[in-house]
Amino acid sequence: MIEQIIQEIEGKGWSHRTGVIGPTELAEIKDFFDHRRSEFVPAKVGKGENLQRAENIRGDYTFWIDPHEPPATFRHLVHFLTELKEALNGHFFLGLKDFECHLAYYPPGTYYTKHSDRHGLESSRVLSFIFYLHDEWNENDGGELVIYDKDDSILETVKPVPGSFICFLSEKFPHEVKPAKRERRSFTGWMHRKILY
Ligand SMILES: O=C(O)CCC(=O)C(=O)O
Ligand SMILES: [Fe+2]
Repeated sequence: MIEQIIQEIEGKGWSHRTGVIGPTELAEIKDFFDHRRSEFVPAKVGKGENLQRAENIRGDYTFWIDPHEPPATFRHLVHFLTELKEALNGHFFLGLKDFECHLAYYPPGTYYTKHSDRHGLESSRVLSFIFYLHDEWNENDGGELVIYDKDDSILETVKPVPGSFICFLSEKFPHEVKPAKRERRSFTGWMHRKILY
C-alpha cells in the first residue's frame, strides 16, 4: 500500500487509495466520534488576530489529535502515517520530521471553499492527507474533494469513499470540499519539515 502511494506521488503528486481502513476499525472510529462529539470545535480560518469562524468558507468542526499520544482508536492511522513519512523521506529526501492532524465532521450542507493548505505562515507544510471515516457514502451524497492544478483547472473529483485515503503535495494542489447530504467525517493532517511539538 505505502509503495503504491509513493509511486503515485512520484507520478502525479497525489494518491488516492481505497480500503485503507477496514469495517471493524471504522466502527470503532464511529463510536469515538459519537462519544466525543461535544469536544469538537468550529474550525476557524485565518491566523493570529484574524482567526475567525467563517461558515461561508468552511463549516467543519474539528478535534485535534496529538500524533505523539493518540487515543487508542487512532493508533493504527498514526502508525500508517509514520511509515508513510519514513517512506517519503527514503524516496524523495523530503526531510519530513513531524505531522499534525485533526478529526473533522462537516454537518450536512457545509463545505470548505477552494483553498491551498500552504500559505506564507504555513510554509513547512509539505504533504496534506485525509482519511474518510463515515461508515456509509452513497452515489448522490456529494461531499467530493475537488483537486485543482496551479491554473485552477479541475484535475480530479474524488468521492470520499469510507475507509479511503488521499494525500497530495500541499504546495501544488488547491482543493475544495463540496457540500454533502449526510455528515462527512475525516481525519486530516499535514506533514512538516520541522518538529511541531
Ligand atoms: O476533507 C477533505 O477532503 C479536505 C479537507 C481540507 O481541505 C482541509 O481541512 O484543509
Ligand atoms: Fe485543505
